[in-house]
Amino acid sequence: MTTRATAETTAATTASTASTGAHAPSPALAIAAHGLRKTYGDRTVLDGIDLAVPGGSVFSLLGPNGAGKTTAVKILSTLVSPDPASGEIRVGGFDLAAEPQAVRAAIGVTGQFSAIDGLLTGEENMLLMADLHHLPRSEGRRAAAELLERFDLVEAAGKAALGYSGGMRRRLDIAMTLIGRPRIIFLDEPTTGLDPRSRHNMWGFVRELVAEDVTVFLTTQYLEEADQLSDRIAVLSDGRIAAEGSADELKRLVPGGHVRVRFDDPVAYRTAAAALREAGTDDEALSLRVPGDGSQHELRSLLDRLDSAGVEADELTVHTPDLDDVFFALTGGDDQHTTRSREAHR
Ligand SMILES: Nc1ncnc2c1ncn2[C@@H]1O[C@H](COP(=O)(O)OP(=O)(O)OP(=O)(O)O)[C@@H](O)[C@H]1O
Repeated sequence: MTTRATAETTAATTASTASTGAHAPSPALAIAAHGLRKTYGDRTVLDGIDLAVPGGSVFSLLGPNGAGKTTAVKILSTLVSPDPASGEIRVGGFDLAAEPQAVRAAIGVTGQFSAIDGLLTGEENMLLMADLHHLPRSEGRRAAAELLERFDLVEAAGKAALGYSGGMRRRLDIAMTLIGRPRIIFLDEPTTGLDPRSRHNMWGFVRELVAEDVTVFLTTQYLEEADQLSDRIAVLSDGRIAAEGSADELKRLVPGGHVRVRFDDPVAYRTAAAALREAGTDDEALSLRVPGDGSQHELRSLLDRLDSAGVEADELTVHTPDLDDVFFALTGGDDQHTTRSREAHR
């Protein structure tokens, strides 16, 4: 989970990341869905959700167990039909209903429905995939070798995939997906059950994909994962998008944010405490805790008030709530439920 330490940034750093963003999204939408609906019997899983994912960005669909994340991925990747009452859905610029083949050619899907054949070796799985994509034999061999190398599977390439660890299977799964050179890739809970090292490696692969202008649609129950990787995050709850935005935007939605103002000089500290009456005080650390969202407007006003009081802070730190706070506030989720579902995936 995101530690307080990483959530704490100086005001200057926060201002600069907020203005530049993680990636400059290309203008075209890789995925655009309007009023996406899906019901199973009398259970409404998706209740008319809108999605807009710019090309070359990472979009995370976050939600508790059973929220409908996999259903959304299955629909967008043509594996399951949306309800007829849904609005227009376009993936890779193609209409999902009218041109499903073109959509399939533009995308790659990995996740809970992996295509790996455990009886074949890693290399054989790759070559089979190359055949399915109608790559000429020599090109298929070259692409397979390249991807096996990139995903650190060269040593395991000659062994049956049945014996692979969870992390190796995920890597092989992604490598197999990439052999078709998809422009859009769906990663359904790509790191569930992986150890921290494998999870960080997987994040590295996702970042590499985005650097190559691939669009990544990610589902996850791990808030830190969404926080680390995503340009935009949508929180799915009760079949609807409860909130959408960058990780920073979402964090500003829940209370708990504050600015910590610290002084070296006790006199300056006391003067500031008198000027900022709403602030919580920490006499030992000579620091004040001023409630707020850390926005530019609030920071400017805070600095103006310190100026008027004739004091200068030695340290100014913006504390934003982390994504856990947002997730539980928006989904009304109970922690245990999510933890249980993670255990079940292991
Ligand atoms: N083929 C199906 N028939 C009936 N109900 C289904 C079907 N597929 C999914 N559901 C139901 O739809 C709901 C959403 O399932 P989905 O797998 O999309 O959730 P999820 O958010 O991906 O959950 P998880 O995090 O556990 O993977 C669940 O209640 C599930 O039981």
